[in-house]
Amino acid sequence: MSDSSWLTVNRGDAPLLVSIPHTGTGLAGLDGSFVSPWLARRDTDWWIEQLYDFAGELGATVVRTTVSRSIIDVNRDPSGVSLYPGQATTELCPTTTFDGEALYKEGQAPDDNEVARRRATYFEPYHAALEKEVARLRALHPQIVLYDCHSIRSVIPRLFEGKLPLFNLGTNSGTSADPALQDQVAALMAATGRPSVVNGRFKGGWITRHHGRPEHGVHALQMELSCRGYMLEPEGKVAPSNWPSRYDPAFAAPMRATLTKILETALAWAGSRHS
Ligand SMILES: N=CN[C@@H](CCC(=O)O)C(=O)O
Repeated sequence: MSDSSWLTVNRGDAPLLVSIPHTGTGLAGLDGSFVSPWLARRDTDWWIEQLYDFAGELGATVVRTTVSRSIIDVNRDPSGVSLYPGQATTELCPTTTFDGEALYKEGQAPDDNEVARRRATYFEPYHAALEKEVARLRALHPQIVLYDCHSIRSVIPRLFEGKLPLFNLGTNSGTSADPALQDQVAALMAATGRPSVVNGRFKGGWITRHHGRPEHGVHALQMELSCRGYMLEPEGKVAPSNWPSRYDPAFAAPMRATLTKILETALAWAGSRHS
């Protein structure tokens, strides 16, 4: 394991690289600039590292940052171009929450120099770590899967209508992974009998789009889970008194079982490919 305190890389030798970009709650000493530390952490992908803590046992390599997405979002285009031009989303260094509230106190939002500093300090090392692990695993295997893990509250009217399906697979509209792999994962989601979609509202962010290169043996999948599938998500508005709700392993078990099958299937798919 290599550790630069905020960036962890747990190495395995199987053809599977797991990225966990949004579970960090670290505010890099900037707590006082935000409207509140709770608001700055509210859109964290809560408990995702616990939900996938079996990945290492499968031989996967796991890359994770402990820095909050509110400091810098490693799943955004570093040039600042929106993932979804014309639609609501959050930026590289977000100035709003998913719901559109201001994240920073007046006059405290990062300027261009500060965005460039955060990019050099956190964004670039995260992607350099992914690139290094992609190259290491590709030297061992002709085809590998990069699986980018996410979750989000089930209802966010600014981003999508109604309740989000439980499983949202993104392959950048079919371009970041082999269609056969996409179909196998989609079949496992559908077999749960719970709502699922492929390339719906969440088609894959920068990690999927930038590192997914099926023609070079790198197949990227983004899995966006609705929080209600694995944690006790409040029905109404979330508040400091009810969010984040605690991680209950028994409640999360059915979703975790499906995710285990999905990662095992991705591994079997990659392992069966010889060129
Ligand atoms: N929980 C996080 N969701 C991702 C989704 C990226 C996308 O497909 O739009 C994010 O905001 O980075």
